[in-house]
Amino acid sequence: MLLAIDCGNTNTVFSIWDGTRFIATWRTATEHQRTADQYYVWLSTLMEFQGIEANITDVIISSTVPRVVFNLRVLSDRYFGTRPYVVGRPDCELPVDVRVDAGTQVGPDRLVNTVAGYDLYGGDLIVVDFGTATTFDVVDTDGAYVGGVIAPGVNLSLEALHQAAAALPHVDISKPQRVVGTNTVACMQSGVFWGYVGLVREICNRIRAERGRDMKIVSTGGLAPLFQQAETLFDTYDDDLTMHGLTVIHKHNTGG
Ligand SMILES: Nc1ncnc2c1ncn2[C@@H]1O[C@H](COP(=O)(O)OP(=O)(O)OP(=O)(O)O)[C@@H](O)[C@H]1O
Ligand SMILES: CC(C)(CO)[C@@H](O)C(=O)NCCC(=O)O
Ligand SMILES: [K+]
Repeated sequence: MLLAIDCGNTNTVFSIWDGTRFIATWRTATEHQRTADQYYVWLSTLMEFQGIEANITDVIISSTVPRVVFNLRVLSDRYFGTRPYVVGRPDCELPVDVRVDAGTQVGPDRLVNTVAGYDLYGGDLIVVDFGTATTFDVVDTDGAYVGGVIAPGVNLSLEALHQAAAALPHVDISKPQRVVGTNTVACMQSGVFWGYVGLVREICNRIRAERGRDMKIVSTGGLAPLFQQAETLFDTYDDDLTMHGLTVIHKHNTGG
């Protein structure tokens, strides 16, 4: 079985793939101090608690935080006796081309989303991922990653307001009833929520115009449904997009 690990700047997701489906998924905060032994205690406890009997033979990692990779490699080596595939490293091949400026290190999560999006929905696609940052990945007709857009994440935008302005509280995102807020929290939520609806629509329209063709839009990340509920911004929402991409890349590298 395959252990797929998706490390974002905020959260890390571990999923076990039995070749047909994910039999378990667990989420933890991304912390580079965590050692291989700590990961294993956490993982094995959850597996036991849920009665998951998994014989992990393979590990694949996508990490937007370079320093956590070391301990995850040790986890893989020490506890599962296998060398992990690490997306973005030369020995982990991608099934699609990457056409960007020389020297650019594209975030592995964006490459994985590209692979997953192309596998499930075909080319001429925009993948919008609502993570720590909100990213737009542009997938060409042949599945290549050809660039995109990086915008500040939804929670990051709200947090930045709170951090920078003494009178602005910490606020969670939600869909405001109205655009005109009549209290501080409602004003902040309106700015970020409706601002984001506009941001997503404008960027997708401009990508389509720049490329001179229609493009499907798939969204992923925990906050995507909140925005879709206000207005139709995406053709599809896929909660598991990144994990699916990791299984596709693993299969590509193992010739399965
Ligand atoms: N309706 C909601 N309201 C507020 N927060 C939500 C809602 N749904 C999901 N979230 C939160 O949104 C965040 C987005 O999750 P997601 O996995 O997409 O990105 P992340 O893990 O925070 O980012 P990264 O992958 O960059 O670490 C999560 O922290 C999740 O708990
Ligand atoms: C943009 C983030 C932070 C989104 O997770 C990640 O993909 C990243 O660190 N990217 C590196 C730069 C790039 O993708 O061009
Ligand atoms: K993510």
